[in-house]
Order: sequence, then structure tokens, then C-alpha cells
Amino acid sequence: MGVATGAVKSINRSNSLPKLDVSGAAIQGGFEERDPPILLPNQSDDISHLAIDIGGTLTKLVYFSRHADHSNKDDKRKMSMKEKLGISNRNRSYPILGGQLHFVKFETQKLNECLDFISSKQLHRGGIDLHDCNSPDGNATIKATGGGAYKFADLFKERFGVSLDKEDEMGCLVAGANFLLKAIPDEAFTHMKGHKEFVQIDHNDFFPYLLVTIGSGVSINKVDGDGSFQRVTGSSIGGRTYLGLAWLLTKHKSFDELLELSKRGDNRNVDMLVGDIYGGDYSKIGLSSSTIASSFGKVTYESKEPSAYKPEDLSLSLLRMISYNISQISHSTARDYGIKRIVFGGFFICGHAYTMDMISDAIDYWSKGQVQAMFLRHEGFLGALGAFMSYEKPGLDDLMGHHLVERYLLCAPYVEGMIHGPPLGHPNENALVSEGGTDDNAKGRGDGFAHAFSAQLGRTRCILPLSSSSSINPWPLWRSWSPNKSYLHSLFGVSFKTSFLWSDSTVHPYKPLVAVLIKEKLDVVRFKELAVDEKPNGCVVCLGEFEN
Ligand SMILES: Nc1ncnc2c1ncn2[C@@H]1O[C@H](COP(=O)(O)OP(=O)(O)O)[C@@H](O)[C@H]1O
Ligand SMILES: CC(C)(COP(=O)(O)O)[C@@H](O)C(=O)NCCC(=O)O
Repeated sequence: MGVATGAVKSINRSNSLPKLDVSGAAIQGGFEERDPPILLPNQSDDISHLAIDIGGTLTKLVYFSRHADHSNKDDKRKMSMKEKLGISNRNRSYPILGGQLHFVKFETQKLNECLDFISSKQLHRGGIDLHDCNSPDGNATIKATGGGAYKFADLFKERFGVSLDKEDEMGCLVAGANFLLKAIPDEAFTHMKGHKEFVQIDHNDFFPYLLVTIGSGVSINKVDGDGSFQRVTGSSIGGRTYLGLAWLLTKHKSFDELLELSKRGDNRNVDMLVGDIYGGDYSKIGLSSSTIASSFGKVTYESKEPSAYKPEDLSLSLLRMISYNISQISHSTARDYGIKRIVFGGFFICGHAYTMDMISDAIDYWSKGQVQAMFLRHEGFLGALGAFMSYEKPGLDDLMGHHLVERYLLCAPYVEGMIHGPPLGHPNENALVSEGGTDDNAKGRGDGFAHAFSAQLGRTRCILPLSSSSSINPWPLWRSWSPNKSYLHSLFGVSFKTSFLWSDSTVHPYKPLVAVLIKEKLDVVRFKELAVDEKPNGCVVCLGEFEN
């Protein structure tokens, strides 16, 4: 294909995958709100994703919807910039920026309610505020995980004519947790003795961690990185154990009711304490008199009828027994692997302060303060979120850097995968590229990219500070950018051998394409050779290739 002339005013992206943009993502609503939506302020593509995690107890949905609030000053600025650029999104004359991730749960036993909800919002068709996003070949799919993705696949086919595209449950749990930890501020927190504190995640020092998911049962994964994890153990004593035994003991079935009951309970009426056995502390081995020596141990010790035990006390005793058991397994596993952080997920936690305090206390006690228990505000949606992220095959780091690339791609009108016309002259690229990023690194990468391109577009000298020792790795950012040869030609005015292109990753799997491009075309100045007053602020691109 040749480089066509003439401005093309809109982008028909029917052949390109809509992308998720998590830059600037933030939780909406107060700190105590349950299952709050996550705002994606910079989402410009129409994504129609619905993902579902059908677990042993609960079915969790994550879906995206547009929001129409453009009162925000920033949004207005971005919109007018895109309008100026003549960029459109699908059939719209300009992209509506922003949207929300929504989180909803249903009882798996009442799956029909979930199906009705999907139907009422047309989520299987892309949502009521979106176009019909079913694939033209009729093979519409919804990403799904959890055991029910297998068990109930036919139900979805019958009701909606869609197939469930099954994603591995453990992979989804880990992907969901990594997404929340890396991309969502005020998501992770500690909870000790009634005190909740949000944790600032250090992206360079977070792995490995242990992910303990307390759903119907318990799964324990050792997480070493994105997509790098191992399910190390599990336990059949989990959330559904609490529901089952609590029902047998108290005749209450509802989880919320059971938690309410436990708030009024006193487990000392049911549990046998160290003090009941020793008459006081057993200090030699560090056990205080109030430590539970044996859960439910008092029941047959006293000559009372079962009916004499109050549901409140039984519910609390059970909650403590299960929480401590899981904490202990988690601690032992963390110790075995030398891990210092345990992230607890699953709906058994359910934002319940007392449960979190028990778990934190137990981890602190067993680890002698060496291991930290952490919780997540979307703790029950890890699997569904992971399935949602799996629409984006390149992975989380790409998503976090993606918007930087995407906005550049927007500069070149793109029709059916072909490039029409030269790159736009100066579409305020610094403002576009540098404005976002969910971390400092992303901003730095964006700045670097902006400098490289402005240098190219303006035919001026390119300033690329180089540091092979920098921890910033541009690879994920560039990897998600896979232009074809024509596009490269239109941008750089030079021809490239196929071997330089992304698809041929065997040639040089870790060499950033942009490094090749820049080396081919531009003057590169070493950062250390610049005079102090010449050094750009915050512009950091680590292209180790140039050091050689
Ligand atoms: N509304 C609820 N109904 C039933 N169980 C709940 C509810 N809220 C929290 N739970 C607890 O959460 C557990 C299910 O957690 P979840 O992470 O959804 O697991 P699963 O994927 O196995 O369904 C239940 O077994 C129960 O202990
Ligand atoms: C089988 C499961 C992965 C299903 O996940 P869930 O629906 O409980 O979230 C989980 O219940 C589990 O890991 N159970 C413990 C099995 C074991 O390792 O003993």
C-alpha cells in the first residue's frame, strides 16, 4: 500500500481491537462503600466488555459503561483537543471520554437473576449505551472464569446465544489482584485493631506476595509477577464452610445475618480458652489466658443442651475458627516461601472489619510482626476482573502505558489497518502524550516518547536521555505498539526490513522497536553528555541499545 494523500477525518477502527485505558483510574465513592465503581477517566475507545466469574457461592460481574459527565474541566480540554484533531470513535464524531467499571454480584444458586440483569442492561450485546458488539460472524463470546464457566456454559448459549470464553480461575485471580494493586490507588489497605490504613504499593518492590482467596474454599497462590504465579496450596475450610456449619448450628442462612449475629456474640461461651485449661496464661510458650485453646471446646465440657448455646456466640466462634485456620495456613505457607506480604481476597472477607482484624492479628502473632496482611476493596471481584483484563492480551503493563501509544496512533488517520496521509504536524504531542500515566514511570516514558517524536516531526535534534542502569523499562510500552510497515514509513519516511517489525520477535525479542527506529533516523544525544541546563525535566527513556 502507498501513502495516500488527503486528510481523513475519522478513524474507522472496525478492524482494530478497542483498548482499555486504565490511566488515571480511581475508585468512586467513599472509603467504606461496598463494591464501588472504578472510574476510567481517559477511556476513549468504546469497549463493550462484560466478564463473569461464576463461583461456588457467588457470581460476580464486571462490566464497563460510559458515563456522560463532561463537567470535568480536564475532560473538556481533552475532548476539544480530539475534536480539533478530527478524531472520531467508531461512528461518533468525537470520542466520549471516560467510563466506569461496575461490580455486581449474585448468588450462583439464583443464576437466573444474574442472567436477567445481563439482559436488562444488554451487557451480552455490549451494553445499552454502546453499539452491538457481537462479532459479525455471530460468534459472540463473554470472558468467564470460575467453575460455573464450565458448568453453566450451555445456559448462556441458550439464553443469549453467546459462548463463554473460559479463562483459568487462578490466572484470573492473580491478574485481578495485580491489576488492583498496580493500577488502582486507595485499593489496598491494612486493617489492624479497627484501624484501616491504605497502602501505597511500591511497584518495584511488591513481588512476591501470597494471594489467599477465601471463596467457597480457599486457594493460595504465590505471585511472582504479572502472569507469573504458582498455586501452592488450598483449603476446603472456607467461606462455604462457615455458611454450612452456621446454618446447622444457628438455623440462619444469610451471610449478612450471620455476620450481624456474630457482632453480638461472645465466643468465650463456646470456645475453650487457655485460661479454662491453665487457670491463667501459659506464658512459657507465649499463650495468654484469653487465647482460644480449642474452638467449640467448651460445648461438651459443660453439661448443657445444644439449644442452650446462643446463635450469636456460635456464629462468632465459627467465624473465628475459620478465620484463624485460614490465617495459620497462610502464615505457614508464607513462611515456607519466605514471603512478607499476604493479600487476602474472596467474598468471605466482605469488607468485614472484625474478620480482617482477626486475620491481621493472627498473621501478626504467628509471624511475630514479620508478615503483613493486606486487603482489597474489590476483594471478591479478583477473578471477574482478571477475566475482564484477559480481553487485553498484552497484559497490565501495556494497559498502563497504552494510552501513551494510543494517542500517538490517533495522530495518523487509520482506516482498515491502512495509513492514509502523513502524520499530523504538531498535534500538541507533548500535552497529549505526557499528560497521564498511572505511575511516574509511565509519565517518564511518555515524556521520552514525546521528545523523540517531536524531534522527528519537527526535524530537530532528538534528546533522549539514556541510562542502561535505570529501572524503567520501555519494553512493555512499545510492545503493545505494532504498526505495519506502511505506518512506519509514513511516520519516519524510511523503509524498514520486516525483521525490524514487531511480529518477528525472534530476531530480537527484547529490543524496543522505537530504539531501532530512532537509531535509524535520528541523532541521539547521550544524557550524560548534555550540559546541566540542557537536560530536560522528567524525560527518561531507557534505551540501553544506544549505550553500545
Ligand atoms: N451475600 C452473600 N451470600 C453468600 N455468601 C456470601 C455473601 N457475601 C459474602 N459471602 C461469603 O463469601 C463466600 C463466597 O466468596 P466468593 O469469593 O464469591 O467465592 P466463590 O467464587 O466460591 O463463590 C461465601 O461462601 C460466603 O462465605
Ligand atoms: C476449587 C476451588 C478452586 C473453587 O474456587 P471457589 O469457587 O471456592 O472460589 C476452591 O474452592 C479451592 O481451591 N478449594 C480448596 C481445594 C483444596 O486445595 O483443598
